[in-house]
Amino acid sequence: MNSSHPHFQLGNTSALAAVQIDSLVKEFKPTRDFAQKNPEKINERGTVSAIDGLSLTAHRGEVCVLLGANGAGKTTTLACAQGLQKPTSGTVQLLGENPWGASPELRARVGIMLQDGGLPQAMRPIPLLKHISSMYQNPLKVDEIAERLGIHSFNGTTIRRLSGGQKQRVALAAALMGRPEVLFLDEPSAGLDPQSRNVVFEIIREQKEKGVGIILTTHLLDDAQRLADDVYIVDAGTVVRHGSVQELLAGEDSNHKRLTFTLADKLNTQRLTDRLGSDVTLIHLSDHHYALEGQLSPGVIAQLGAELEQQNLMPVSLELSQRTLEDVFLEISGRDIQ
Ligand SMILES: Nc1ncnc2c1ncn2[C@@H]1O[C@H](COP(=O)(O)OP(=O)(O)OP(=O)(O)O)[C@@H](O)[C@H]1O
Repeated sequence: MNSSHPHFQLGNTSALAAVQIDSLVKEFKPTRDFAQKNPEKINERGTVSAIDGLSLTAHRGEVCVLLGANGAGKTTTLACAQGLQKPTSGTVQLLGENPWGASPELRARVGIMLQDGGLPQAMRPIPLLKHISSMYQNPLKVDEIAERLGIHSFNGTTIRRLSGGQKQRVALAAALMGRPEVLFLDEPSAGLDPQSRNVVFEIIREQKEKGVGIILTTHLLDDAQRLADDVYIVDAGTVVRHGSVQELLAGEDSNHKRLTFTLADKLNTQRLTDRLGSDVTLIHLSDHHYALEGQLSPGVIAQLGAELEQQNLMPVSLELSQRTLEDVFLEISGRDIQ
């Protein structure tokens, strides 16, 4: 047994996990205003059900991604795991302890980057980071992390006036300052330009290499595809699918592929469908843009070629691809994640 592997099993596995959540339920008592505006969200007990029996384990040295549409329950799950909200029922363990009413020692081992930044509005970024660093025994060097995240370039501006992406970068630096063992990132790439996004992703990967357990929420499938060791797809407050990106993409049918092609002219779709049979579905995407989905064998590709030859159509483009997480999400929830 390799005891340096984060998954190694001793008696108490939850003490080894960064976060362990079992059958979490979280209901909110709505304000009168909320109830009037969202009558469809109020259940028979007069509450709003945000989390409905959700379980997950986030390991140290791994990136655990909670993927779901707006309102799926990702932020509420994080808030319960961080000890910011008290579960209605179920259990939550953060580094083996109950986070609700956690000791300052436990809090010091955890880094939190909230969705809205949660930063004091009137301060400038670097003085704020210096203030945060003074709370820790062995903090990161403020100048180094500020340099890395390009914070010096907007240090003359108060938090209130920063752009969304700039606030995100300060919030990430703040979350990293105390060299946490667990890092919570709520929508970390929201509002970032592509260059900053790459830097943030690089930092997340480095933290993971150092053995930090990272839990991040996103509704961006590309984030999940690039970062995740483990993905929990969350819908209506519960986990609807769990696995590595590869496992989710393979699904029950690892041969399931998609062939998209664009033609210079209109295709007689009926003739192609008759030729291909029922194992393959032809989808008319737009204008002269089509897709074949299903069990795509070399025989199917040969039949497509033969039919295009018959109809005297030359493809402008032709691309074979695996399913994406977007396809998986669509299959599970019946709707688009965005
Ligand atoms: N304080 C509250 N009072 C009433 N309902 C709430 C409260 N907080 C959250 N909810 C409801 O709980 C559900 C889950 O919300 P949550 O913010 O956890 O979703 P999310 O997946 O993080 O969404 P987003 O991607 O938009 O941040 C939503 O239906 C939301 O309206």
